[in-house]
This record gives sequence, structure tokens and C-alpha cells, in this order.
Amino acid sequence: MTPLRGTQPQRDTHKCTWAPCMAGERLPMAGEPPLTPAILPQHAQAMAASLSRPCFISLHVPYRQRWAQDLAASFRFHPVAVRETPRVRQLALRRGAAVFLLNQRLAPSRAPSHDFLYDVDPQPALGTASNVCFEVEDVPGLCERLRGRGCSVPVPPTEVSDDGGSVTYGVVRSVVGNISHTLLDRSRYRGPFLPGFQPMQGAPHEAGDGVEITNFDHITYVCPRGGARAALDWYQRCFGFQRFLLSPQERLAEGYVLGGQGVGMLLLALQSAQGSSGPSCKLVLAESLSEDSPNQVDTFLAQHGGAGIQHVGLCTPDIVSTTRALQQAGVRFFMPPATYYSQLGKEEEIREAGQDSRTLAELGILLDTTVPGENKGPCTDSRESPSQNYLMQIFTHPIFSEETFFLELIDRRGAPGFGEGNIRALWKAVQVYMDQRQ
Ligand SMILES: O=C(O)C(=O)Cc1ccc(O)cc1
Ligand SMILES: [Fe+2]
Repeated sequence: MTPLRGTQPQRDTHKCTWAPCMAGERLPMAGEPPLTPAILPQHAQAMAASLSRPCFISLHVPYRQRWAQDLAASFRFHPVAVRETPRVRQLALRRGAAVFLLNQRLAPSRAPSHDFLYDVDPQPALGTASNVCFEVEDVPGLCERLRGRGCSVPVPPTEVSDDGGSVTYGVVRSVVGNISHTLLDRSRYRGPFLPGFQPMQGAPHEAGDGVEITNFDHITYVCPRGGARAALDWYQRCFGFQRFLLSPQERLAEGYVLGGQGVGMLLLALQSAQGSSGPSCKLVLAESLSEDSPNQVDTFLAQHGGAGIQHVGLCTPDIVSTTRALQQAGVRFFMPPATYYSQLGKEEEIREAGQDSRTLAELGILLDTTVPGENKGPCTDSRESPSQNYLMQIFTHPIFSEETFFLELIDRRGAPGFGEGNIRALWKAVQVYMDQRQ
């Protein structure tokens, strides 16, 4: 085996001038095609073409916390590759195209560790999802442009190679909390995961356990109060992400404000361009507007010690079977209030979608139908007629010991956005859970 090599390649000195992004343009709704490259400002074209669906999401757990086993055993993720140094262990766990990279220290230390390959050490006091890796075509060029925009690039473009070939990566800090982004070019790599990792023995058996998870659907951040707008600007300006509206009622200047009935939250949504390197990735930025305390967004900030990734939506083509199988494996899900299923018209809505309301209620699955004429776009699933565009969602309890990071299953049947009724139901379910734990 060729020893692992890490070098810094020649940096591209190309500079890019940046302009304010798309002010005054009509924005697409969720699922509508992003603005076509022809009408994007030149700087956004350069970025947008190169960022695609996340390649992995990094989780860090403090010394001695054993969460990898849970992700593998309960969530049925398969260990595919591992890397160990005397100080750290990095384990890649996969289900479909969704990959979590689980990072653990093997010894206590107060200093930041430089042993975590393809990431930076967030020095977590508790479990945290702190890095989202995107595949890009030109790592040195992008890092250079980001640095030119004032971004912090804690890991400059670095080449790593082994028998399977080589990759180039760099790490940039986001403006949100402890989040960083690894930018990775693995077009020259043929191994099972990344250079430096050993494949795990035994091919994963994905079929037959009832769990179907295909890919990451979206990543939801909790931003500090007053901070969602700055985060939106940063992802537009630096990564070429494009804003989309979550509802026809959403006003461009305000964002999607959910208020009343004890809910107080602002949501802003973005997606990466659907480039040559794969489908887009959705980012949802959430900010608390609530006077009521505690609530899930403020509680995240308090317990996580600042802003960060609150949850990750995992796409499934069969939420009923996947939820059942995961429940049997010990995963706990939030149950919406019973009134969710008895509210006027809900049973009919579920029936018209072709689903069974008793099954959904028994499992706690939420269903939201897109009003005909709204939110239609190229993501429309050919299995459904346009009047039956809907989505189903369910949320797990927090994964770590604090009320911070959780997972979501989402089964999209032609509906590309997020259901307002579902967001309210989730908010209330979490509220009940938190009140019980007080
Ligand atoms: O509905 C979804 O899946 C979202 O991602 C929106 C959202 C954001 C923050 C919350 O605390 C709850 C829901
Ligand atoms: Fe979500």
C-alpha cells in the first residue's frame, strides 16, 4: 500500500469579482428550477456549477461517547470505511447515498486535534454535526475565491492519495456557529471512500430490513436571533446557493414567518444549483421569534452552545416501512398531538393521497398536501398526478444526550417544499416532549 500523502498543490491565483446577488429577481418556489445559468451573475455561475449534494456530513462526539454503535445498530447505517490514528477514529457510515462521518477522539485532550482528516476539530463538549462536505470541481480555485471574499479557510487545498488515486480538499468555515464545509474533488479517486480509510469487511446488506434511505434531502440550521439573514447572504454570495420561497405567502424581504398558536419561527430556504456533479441540496435556516421559553430553537442554541446543524432530512421512498423498521430497532420518534389527525379535513387529505390515516397516526407520520397550482416543478414525481402532490415526514428524538441534533425521514411524492401544518405539528410535539422533561 502506498503511504498516505498530504501535500499542498499549487494554488490557482485567479481572482473573481463579486457583485450583490440577484436583488429584485423573481424567486422560484421550492421545486421550480433555479434561475438558469444564463441569467445568473457571472460570479454565481462559477460557484453554482460546482457545488452539489452533500458528499458526507461529519458528526463529532466527545471523548468516550459511543454513538457510532447507535447509528449503525438503530438507524441501520452500515460502516463502510474506517481510519484510526493513535488519537482519533473516523468511521464512515452509509445508507444509500447518505454518508455520515463519525469522528471520535481516542484520548482526552484540551488542544484541538489536527488528526481529523477531511475536517477540522470542533472540540465538542457534546455531540454535534459540524461539517457538510460538498464535491466541487476546482478546490484550489474555490478556496482562493472564498479567501478573497474574507472567508476563513482553516485547511488550505491539500492533496491526499493512496492506492486508489488522489483527492484534493480544503475546509472553509461557515458564518453559522461551529459549521464548516469540506470542499472535495474526488474525480481522480477510485477507492471505496477516501484516501487514508480502510474499507470495512463484508458487503452491506441493505435489502430486506425494511429500511429504505436514499440520500440527504435537506439540512436545517439553527441560527442565532437576528442571524438567519446574514447566513442567507453568505450562502448566496460565497457558495452561489439560490433562495427559494417556502410558500406563496412568503415575502422576499421577511422570509417565511410561522407565528401564532404558540409557534414563533422564521425560516429561509436555499438550494445549491443542480449542476453537472449531481442534484441540488436544500438548506433551511431557522431562527426563533418566539417569546415562549423554552422552545426547540432557543433550546438548541442554549444546549448546543451556539448556532449549528439542528437536523438532517433523509429521503425515503417508503416512510411507512422505514419508520416501522427503525422503531423496531429502537429509534424513538416524536408523536404529533392526537389532534393532528382529527383536525378538519386531515383524514380526507390522507385518504385522497392514497395513504391510510390509521397507519400514519399509529406511527406518528405527518402528511401535507401541496395546494394544486403551488410548488409545482421539475421534482414532481411521475407516480402522482399534480393534484396529489404531497409529502410525509417524521422526526426522531434528539440523537445525542442533549436536546440538539435529530434526524428526519421525508417521503416526497411530488411535493418539493415543507408543509406548514407539519412544521407546526413538529413544533408542538417537541414542546410537549420538552415540557415533560422539565
Ligand atoms: O419541516 C422541516 O423539515 C424543516 O426542516 C423546517 C423546520 C425547521 C426548524 C424546526 O425547528 C422545525 C422545522
Ligand atoms: Fe426538516
